[in-house]
Amino acid sequence: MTAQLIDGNALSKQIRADVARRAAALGARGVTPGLAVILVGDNPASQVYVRNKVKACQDNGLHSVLEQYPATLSEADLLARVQALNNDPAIHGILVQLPLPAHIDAHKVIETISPLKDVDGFHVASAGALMVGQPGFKPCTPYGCMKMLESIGCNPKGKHAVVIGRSNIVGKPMAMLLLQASATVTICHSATPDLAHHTRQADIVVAAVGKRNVLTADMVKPGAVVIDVGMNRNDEGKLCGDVDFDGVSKVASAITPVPGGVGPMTITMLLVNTLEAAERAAQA
Ligand SMILES: Nc1nc2c(c(=O)[nH]1)N[C@@H](CN(C=O)c1ccc(C(=O)N[C@@H](CCC(=O)O)C(=O)O)cc1)CN2
Ligand SMILES: [Mg+2]
Repeated sequence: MTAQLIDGNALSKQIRADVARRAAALGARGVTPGLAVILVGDNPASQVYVRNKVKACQDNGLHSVLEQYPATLSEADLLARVQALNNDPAIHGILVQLPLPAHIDAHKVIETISPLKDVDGFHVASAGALMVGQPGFKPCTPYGCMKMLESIGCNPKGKHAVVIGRSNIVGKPMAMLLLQASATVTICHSATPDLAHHTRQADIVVAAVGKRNVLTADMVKPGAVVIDVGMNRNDEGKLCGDVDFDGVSKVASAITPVPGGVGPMTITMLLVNTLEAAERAAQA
């Protein structure tokens, strides 16, 4: 059996076209959705991601502002910039690219972003809203994973979903979204004694650990849907996920590739959240 490929680039293209249509409709009412992206330091990967976010805005009719600061920026100065953007009516979404330099408390920075502009969905208020099913922004990566499931007609209701990883930005919100969609959810992590015991029972597996070959073919139930959130480098320096793609794609019914899977969807859902922030602001 060869699994169906869930193409994040193709799905992104469809969703971004819809974002562009809705942005144009808002524009006709005099509102251009605006995203502020803050990058502190010179992490090369972060530089690529923020550039891609700005370009995605440009390509789809969103206004964006990129603020780049040296790694020596003080926490107080960063907090002041976030506050200024909270008060800027042309900006509907604010994101601070992670990771931040060690001298800056990322929690403090995220908690300073207005929940109304928290398009990354990382604020405690956004996490709480997700937990209790209230309106709020969903973190982009797990939101994108849910869209990928939907794109292949995989409804989590009544299914057993296993999430590997318990980070605040992927594992935990992913589990909440699957639970909200009426899946039975198991969260596994580094202290789970027999990971394969859990993954073998799963109809849906989401791997979000950041370690190669966390999920191999022998750990997957035939026909399961596998979503790979990992981004790692193999021995040849090639980008790969957490899943042994070649092996698992012979067992699973559907699988996301790395690259070209969850990654592009993360940026796409950022556009969706920014557009929604602007739509809400226009209604208010
Ligand atoms: N403030 C935030 N910081 C970080 C987030 C985030 O959502 N908000 N997530 C990651 C980085 N990230 C976005 O910021 C991100 C990572 C990877 C991709 C992506 O498209 N990956 C490509 C491959 C890219 C490559 O070749 O290196 C893919 O998977 O196809 C998009 C966004 C941490 N920080
Ligand atoms: Mg984790």
